[in-house]
Amino acid sequence: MSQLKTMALGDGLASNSGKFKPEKPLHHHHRAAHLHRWHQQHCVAVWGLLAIALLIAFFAFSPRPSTPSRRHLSSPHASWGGPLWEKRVQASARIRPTSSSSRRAISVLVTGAAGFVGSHCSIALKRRGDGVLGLDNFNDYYETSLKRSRQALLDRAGVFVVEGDINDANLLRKLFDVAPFTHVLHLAAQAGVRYALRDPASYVRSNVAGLVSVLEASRSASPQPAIVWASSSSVYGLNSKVPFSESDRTDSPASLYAATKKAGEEIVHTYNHIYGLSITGLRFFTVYGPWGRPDMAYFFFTKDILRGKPISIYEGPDHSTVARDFTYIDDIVKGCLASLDTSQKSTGSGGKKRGPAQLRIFNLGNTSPVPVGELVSILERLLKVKANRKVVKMPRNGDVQFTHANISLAQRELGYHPVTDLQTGLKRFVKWYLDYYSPHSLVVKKVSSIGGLSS
Ligand SMILES: O=C(O)[C@H]1O[C@H](OP(=O)(O)OP(=O)(O)OC[C@H]2O[C@@H](n3ccc(=O)[nH]c3=O)[C@H](O)[C@@H]2O)[C@H](O)[C@@H](O)[C@@H]1O
Repeated sequence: MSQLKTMALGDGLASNSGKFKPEKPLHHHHRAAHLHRWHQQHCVAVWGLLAIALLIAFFAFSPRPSTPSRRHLSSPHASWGGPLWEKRVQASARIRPTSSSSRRAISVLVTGAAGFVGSHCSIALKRRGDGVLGLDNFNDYYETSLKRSRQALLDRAGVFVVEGDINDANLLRKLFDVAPFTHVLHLAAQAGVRYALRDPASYVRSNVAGLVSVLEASRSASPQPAIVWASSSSVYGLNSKVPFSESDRTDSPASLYAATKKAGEEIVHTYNHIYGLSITGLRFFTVYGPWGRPDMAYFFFTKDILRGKPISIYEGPDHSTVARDFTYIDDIVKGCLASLDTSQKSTGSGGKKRGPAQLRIFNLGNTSPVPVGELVSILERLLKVKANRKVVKMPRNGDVQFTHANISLAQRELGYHPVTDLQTGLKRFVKWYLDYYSPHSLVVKKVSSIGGLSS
């Protein structure tokens, strides 16, 4: 290839030189005058070019003031900064004084606040008097209208969601400057195990680089916040010993998603070790419920069953069942809030560790795995529609055959006791789904009912 290229270039040069016609000789005077003019014109041109190059270099390489970064943002609305914006941030992050509670209220920066778990947790925190500021980049991994509806609910509850990316270090620094958060609930992530086959880079960007960006901002913040963040049951990967316990090995991930969450668990260890950040990781087990994620099976099964479209139900080798420890959103919210409440303070200051800091990891599951076929049967009963089932062999797309959480550690340390079985949780989801997607359901109606959100 390169030989061909060289030959072609060589050919071109040879033929050019052959066609080159020298200009006619000029009279000496004319020639001198011409050269002078040429020199003047070219000097202007050279200086002009130099000035343009300097300007480009200045704009390309000079450090920017705190302006919003739009890279990787799907939304054209992202903007932040200014005195009014700062006031909104402070008002949202401010703790509401309550005389009744013995609990010390906290001020939490919630990343991924317009997401499923993020919106539920933000509302729950705000309701009990905590300060909450949301951050979300409103990317279009799934329908942004759903994220906007959640944002409208948050707005009504008094939670301001800043539109920005966790990879925007300037924005994070600004947020910590404006509001002294006591805690960060870091839920922003690229979720979904199967989508990693289509856009692997998005997992590295959000779950690795984004996490580091949040940790960097947190370790430099004064005071340093305590961090609670979302890991995943998928870190147990191809493990066959059930139920999964926090002390089990997690070195055989089945998807890039799982690998980035596992990487996150190692990354937070270093920030705890070096900077004294107090960090709690939560391994969520297939969280479902009202205002959920449309990319998850229970959600798109509901949509497809109602439209009469076929659904693929995965099965394992020798027709064995595929099962999940489906966990209802309200139980997860309780686990998240208990993790925040039991977090100890970070020990670092001025970017330096001043003593050992808390480092925890918990399973937040339901402890009762249900086969996917059974999930579909429950949906059929609730929707009163027969599903068009296609049972297919589980593709090698990142899925694992089963999950099952051992939650004794979370029970002991967090007082975590999930109370919602799949039938009850799906009933609430279906009710919400039918209302939200009903053609008669006005947006106003959708956002006026806060009931479905962590009630
Ligand atoms: O618990 C977790 O850690 C993970 O839970 C879910 O991942 P997953 O459990 O795979 O949830 P779904 O994608 O909703 O799948 C649920 C079940 O349905 C099965 N499935 C999925 C899709 C399909 O077409 N057919 C089918 O039978 C899957 O194999 C799985 O057993 C989330 O999507 C992840 O973001 C999260 O981290």
